[in-house]
Amino acid sequence: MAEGADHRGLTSTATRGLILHKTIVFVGMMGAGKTAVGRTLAQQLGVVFRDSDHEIEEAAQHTIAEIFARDGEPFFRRKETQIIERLLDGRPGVLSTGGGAFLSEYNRRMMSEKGVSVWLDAGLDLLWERVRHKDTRPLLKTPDPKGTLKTLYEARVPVYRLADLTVRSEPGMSLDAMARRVTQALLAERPDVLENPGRPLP
Ligand SMILES: Nc1ncnc2c1ncn2[C@@H]1O[C@H](COP(=O)(O)OP(=O)(O)O)[C@@H](O)[C@H]1O
Ligand SMILES: O=C(O)C1=C[C@@H](OP(=O)(O)O)[C@@H](O)[C@H](O)C1
Ligand SMILES: [Mg+2]
Repeated sequence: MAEGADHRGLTSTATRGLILHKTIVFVGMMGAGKTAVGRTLAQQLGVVFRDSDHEIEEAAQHTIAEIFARDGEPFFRRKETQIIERLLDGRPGVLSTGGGAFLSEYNRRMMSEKGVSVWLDAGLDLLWERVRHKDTRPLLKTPDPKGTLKTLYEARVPVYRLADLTVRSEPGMSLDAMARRVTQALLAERPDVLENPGRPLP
């Protein structure tokens, strides 16, 4: 039997016996924990983890900040769409996207058709605490980064609400606990995406 295949020939069998049928795609604001929670969830489920920002940096051999400065945001967005499209064609796993990826209607459709979009919903104060000491996010290189984050937050939240699933991130919740919360939400609401073979589909 092929690695990762179960007795029904499905791929990406989880280490704890859960079966992932579609890629879990994290969306949401910068600092929400998409990269960190995504990596943790992939480890828990025993599936491949990918981060679109990381893949863009690898392909370009430049950091996100350098790509923004050198080639501009529209170039970055085109690369982002290409990378997400490619990654969604691979075997089911966990894909963390950058905070702006879900704003594109084309990306949103692709994510929901080929995967399941999960909004990591964190409040503005928590987001600011997490991003304020890092200078890796070019969109926050403004004279008033906290105000910029708030403006982005208010403009983007209505779009993030379009995600297939919302999981709330509370201050003080560990990465493990967050990842388990995502698993529970998927099992409860999207058994077509994450199946517990111990419990047959309704
Ligand atoms: N639940 C959490 N508990 C502790 N630290 C977290 C949690 N979620 C995110 N972080 C930390 O916050 C920072 C931003 O998280 P990151 O995963 O990079 O967010 P995003 O990819 O959504 O921008 C990182 O330093 C990360 O380790
Ligand atoms: O919100 C955004 O538009 C962006 C978020 C970043 O990713 P994270 O959300 O992982 O920080 C990165 O893609 C880029 O700096 C643009
Ligand atoms: Mg990230």
